Amino acid sequence: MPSTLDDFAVISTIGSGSYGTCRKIRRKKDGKVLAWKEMDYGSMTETEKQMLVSEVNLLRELRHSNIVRYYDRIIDRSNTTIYIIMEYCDRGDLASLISRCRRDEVYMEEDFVWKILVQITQALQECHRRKNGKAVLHRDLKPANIFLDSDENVKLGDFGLARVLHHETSFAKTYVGTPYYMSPELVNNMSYNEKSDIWSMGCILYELCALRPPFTASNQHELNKKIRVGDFARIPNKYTDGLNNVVAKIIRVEVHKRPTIDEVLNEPLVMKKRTSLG
Ligand SMILES: CNC(=O)c1c(C)[nH]c(/C=C2\C(=O)Nc3ccc(Cl)cc32)c1C
Repeated sequence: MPSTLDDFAVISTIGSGSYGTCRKIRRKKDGKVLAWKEMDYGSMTETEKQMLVSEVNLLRELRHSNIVRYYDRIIDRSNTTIYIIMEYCDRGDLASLISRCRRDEVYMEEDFVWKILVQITQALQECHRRKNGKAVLHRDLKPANIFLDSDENVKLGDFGLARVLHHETSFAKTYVGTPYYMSPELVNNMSYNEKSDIWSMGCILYELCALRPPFTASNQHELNKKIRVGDFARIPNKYTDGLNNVVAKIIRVEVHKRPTIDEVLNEPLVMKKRTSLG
């Protein structure tokens, strides 16, 4: 039996962006707390609507402890809105956590960074595993798309929807935000691939340590130049050479020198942390 809007009660709004609005909701039949993302598809072309439907269908296939669980979707044609019902992550997103740490001038504990590294990598490994020959690339990995549950487990969100969001439409043109995590190949207008997600992951891990991205600039042109060169400072001295070396290995401009997801997971220190941190 497909869900309807009447099956849920909205508790509060928990996020909003160019994509739409995210709300905390309660499923009436059992009181389970979930979240839904509301997206207005009214300004999308038929092609983009089809892209959205196929992306949502891909979300349905992704089942992993480190990927935000998809539950259902509701399409309300009366207001051209799709409601994508997903797992609630009560510790919010990494972007908010980084902002709080920067405000309070408090660095994150190294073991917490390792835990995030291991779990993001595991989530990407699941997505890059080819399902029916089709890898699910995130395409918009950033701290605002990575969430934490009550046990501080990582939950990757918003998979695949970026392809629709970045598609040339008035809807997508409202896409805001500085692309700090954009890979060199994307800056050079080359094709996006699994290793582009890995570059973005490296930039996110760097920011968890330094509380700022590895590449920053006052405008897109200057940012692109820095990304192409690929030079960045070591993560703060509080962190070990082991963590610094893994992060630096990931943020490599040359795609063929950047590790695959499996190579990251097979790094001796990552394997050790994967065992000890659980
Ligand atoms: C201030 N907002 C928050 O702390 C917050 C909380 C407690 N949860 C979220 C976000 C989500 C959440 O809880 N579940 C989600 C599923 C998919 C997507 Cl794209 C986002 C979410 C947010 C942004």
